[in-house]
Amino acid sequence: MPARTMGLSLSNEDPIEAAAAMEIPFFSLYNERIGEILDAVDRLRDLKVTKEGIQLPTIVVVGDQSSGKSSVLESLAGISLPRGQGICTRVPLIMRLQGSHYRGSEPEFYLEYQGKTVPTSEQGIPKAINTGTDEIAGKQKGVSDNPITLVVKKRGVPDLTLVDLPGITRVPVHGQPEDIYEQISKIIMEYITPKETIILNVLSATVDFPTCESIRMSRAVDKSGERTLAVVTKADKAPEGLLEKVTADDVNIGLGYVCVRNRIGTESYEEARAAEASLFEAHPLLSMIDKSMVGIPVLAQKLVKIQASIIGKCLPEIIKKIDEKHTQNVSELNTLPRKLNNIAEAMEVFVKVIGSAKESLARLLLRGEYDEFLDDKTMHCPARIVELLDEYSQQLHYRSSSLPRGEYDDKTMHCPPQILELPDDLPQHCSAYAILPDEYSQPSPSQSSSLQRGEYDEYSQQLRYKSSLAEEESSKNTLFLMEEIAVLEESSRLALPNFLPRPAFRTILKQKLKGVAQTPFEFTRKVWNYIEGVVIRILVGHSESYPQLQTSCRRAAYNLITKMRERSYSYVQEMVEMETIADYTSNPEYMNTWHDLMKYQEPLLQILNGNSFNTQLEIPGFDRMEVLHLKVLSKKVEQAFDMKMRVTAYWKIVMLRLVDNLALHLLISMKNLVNEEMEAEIVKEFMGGNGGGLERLFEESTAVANKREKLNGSINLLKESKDVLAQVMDRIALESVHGHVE
Ligand SMILES: Nc1nc2c(ncn2[C@@H]2O[C@H](COP(=O)(O)OP(=O)(O)OP(=O)(O)O)[C@@H](O)[C@H]2O)c(=O)[nH]1
Repeated sequence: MPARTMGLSLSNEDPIEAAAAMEIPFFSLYNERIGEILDAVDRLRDLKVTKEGIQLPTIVVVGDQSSGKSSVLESLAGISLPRGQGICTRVPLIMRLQGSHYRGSEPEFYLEYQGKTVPTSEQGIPKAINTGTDEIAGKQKGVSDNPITLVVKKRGVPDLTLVDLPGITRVPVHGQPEDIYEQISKIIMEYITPKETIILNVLSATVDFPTCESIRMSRAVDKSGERTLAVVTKADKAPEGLLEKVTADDVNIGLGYVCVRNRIGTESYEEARAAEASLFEAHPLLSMIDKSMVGIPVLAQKLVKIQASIIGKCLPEIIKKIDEKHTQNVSELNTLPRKLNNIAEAMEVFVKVIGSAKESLARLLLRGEYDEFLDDKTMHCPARIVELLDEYSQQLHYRSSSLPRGEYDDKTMHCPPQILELPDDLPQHCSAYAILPDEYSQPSPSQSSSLQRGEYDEYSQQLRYKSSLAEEESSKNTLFLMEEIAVLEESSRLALPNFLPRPAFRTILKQKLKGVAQTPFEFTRKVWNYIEGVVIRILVGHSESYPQLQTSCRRAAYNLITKMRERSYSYVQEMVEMETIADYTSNPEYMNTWHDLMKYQEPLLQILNGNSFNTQLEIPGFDRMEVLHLKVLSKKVEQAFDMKMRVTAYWKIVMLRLVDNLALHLLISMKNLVNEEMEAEIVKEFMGGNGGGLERLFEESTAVANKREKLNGSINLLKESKDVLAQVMDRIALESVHGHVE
C-alpha cells in the first residue's frame, strides 16, 4: 500500500491531532470529526450550493503549466494522475481524499462528473481522468470549467479536499486554442477569488518566482498573501539558491513555503519519498533548508491544519447563510401568484389586482402618499405636478410680458407711419432700443431732436446695428405705450375723446391671449404624459404576475389617458375662448390694481410737459421706461396709459384664471380617472375581444413557472444542505455530551 508505506508521516504525527493542537476555538469542538465535517462540506459542494452564492472553504491548486501540480497531488494521495510536459489538466479536478474515517479493507476510487459516477482502480485513475476530461472538454486541447471529482477512500491518506486547476500558459502550445490564456485565467480567477479559498501556489524551483503567472494571479486576489501557501517542486533540479529564494520571500507568501521533490519517471511512491527524504537530508544545499519547510509529509500536515482552520472559520457563516437563503426563497415562493384553476379564482385575482392598483394610484395621485416609492422622486406625484404647474405659470408670465412683436396677422396692427410718423420697421428698432448699451440705448440730444422731427435714418442705422444682439430680449421690451397708441389710432371713431374705446382694450387683450394661447395646451400635454407614465407603471407593477392581464392594463391606460388628454384639450380650448369673447371679473383686485397703477400717470405727464428732470418712468412691475418719445404723441398718451393700466390689472386676473382653473380641472380629472374610469376601461379591455377574458388567467406565464421551478429547486438544495450540516452537527453535539458514538 503505497500511501501507508511511503512515509506520509501520518503514522508519526496524526494531522488531526496537529490540527487540534492549533487551538482554533471553534475547531477544537470538531477536531475528532473533521473527516465527517469535511465530508459534509464536500456534499455541499456536490449539491452545488455555490450556485446559491454560498462559498465553501476550498484549497485550490494553481501553478504555471508543468510546474508540477498534478505531481504534488499524486504525492499527497499516493496515486497516479495524468502527468506530462504540455497541458495535462484541462478541467478542474476536485480531489477528495478520505482516510481517517474510512473503514473499508480495500481502497476505493471513483470519479464523478456530468452527473455520473465512474468507479475505477488505482492504476486506472489516469486513464479514467483523461476519458472524463475528453468527455467534458473535447479530445483537442480545449479547457472547461466543468469539474471532475476524484474520490480516493484509502486508509492513511490525509482528509483533504483539493482542487487542481489547469496550468497557466501565456503562449498556446500543442494545438491549444488561441485564447487559452484567457480561458484558463477565467477558471482560475473564479476559484481563487472567494475569500474562503486557500491558494496552494505550485512553483517550480527552476524558475524565478516573481516571473510566475500564478504568483501574479494569486497576488491579484490575495495581495498580502494571507491565504496563499507555496509548494516549491523540482527542488532536485535546481538546488542552487533555493534556500535564499524561500527565505527572502520576494513574492509575499503569507502561509509559508514547502519544498518538495516529486516522483520522477517510473519511480514507485516509496522510492520517491525515500529519495525526497534523503535529498533534503544529505544534499549540501538543500539540507540547509529548515525541516519544517521540506517534504510531502510536512505539506500534508500543513494542509490539514489550514483546512481545519478555514472550515472552523467558515462553517458558522455557511450555516447562517444557508438558513437565511432558505427562508428568503421560501418567502419569495409564497409571494408568487398561485396557479388559477377556475373562474371564481380568476375573478378574485382580477378584482384584487385592479383594486390594489387603484388604491396605489389614489394614494399617489390623489392623496400624495408616496411611501411605496420613498426613493423615487418621479413618483411623488403632487410635488411633480406642482412643479409643472409652476413652470406653466412662469411660462405664461414670460410669454405675456409684452405683446408678441411680429405676431400681428393683420398689417393694420403695425405702427402706421402716417400716424406715428416713424419708419415702417420702428417696432424692431424700438425693441432693440430698450436694451441697447448706454451709448445706443438713449438717443443723444441731437438724435432726440431728429427723432422728434421724424428724421430717423442715422439713428435707426445705429439701432439696427445692435438689433441682432437684442433678439431674445426684444420680445419682452417695446417702446412704452406705442402699441397701445397704435391700437387706439386704429380704433378711432367719431366719439368723445375721454371715453376709452372698448374695441381697443379688447384688441390688446386678444393679442396678449394670442401670445400665450399655446402655453396651457403644452402644460396639459406635459401633465398627462407624466400621469400616463405613473398609471402605466402602477398597473404594470400590480399585474406583473399575470402578463395576460398586463397587456390589457397597458392598453387601457393608454386609451384612458388619450381620452383624458383630449378632454383637457377641449377644456383648455374653451377656457381660452371664454377669455377671448368677454372681459369680465368680479374680483375687486382688478380695480385696486388699476387705481394703484393710475397713480403713475401724473409723473408721466410731468416728464412729458417738461416739469420734471426725469426722462424715465418707474412703475412697480414694469422695467424702467424711457418716455421722451411720447412727447410728440401727447394727444393720445393719457388714454393709452389708462388702457395699458387697465389691461395690466385685468391681465393679472386672466393669468390667475388660466392657472387656477386648469389646476382644478386636472385635479377633478385625476379623481375621475382613478375612481371612475380606470376600472371600467380595464374591464372593457380585458373582457372584450382583445383581452381574452378571465379564462386567460388560467395560463401561468412562463416567467412565473420558471421562477417557481427555480425557487423550488433552490429550496430543495438548501434544505438538503441544511440537513447535511444538521446531521453532522447533531452527532458532534451528542458526542460532546455522551462521548463517542461508534
Ligand atoms: N525532477 C522533478 N520533476 C518533477 C517534479 N515534479 C514534477 N516533475 C515533472 O514535471 C513535469 C510536469 O509535472 P506535472 O505534475 O504534470 O505538472 P502540472 O503542473 O500538473 O502540469 P499541467 O497540468 O499540464 O499544467 C512532469 O514530467 C513531472 O514528472 C520534481 O519534483 N522533480
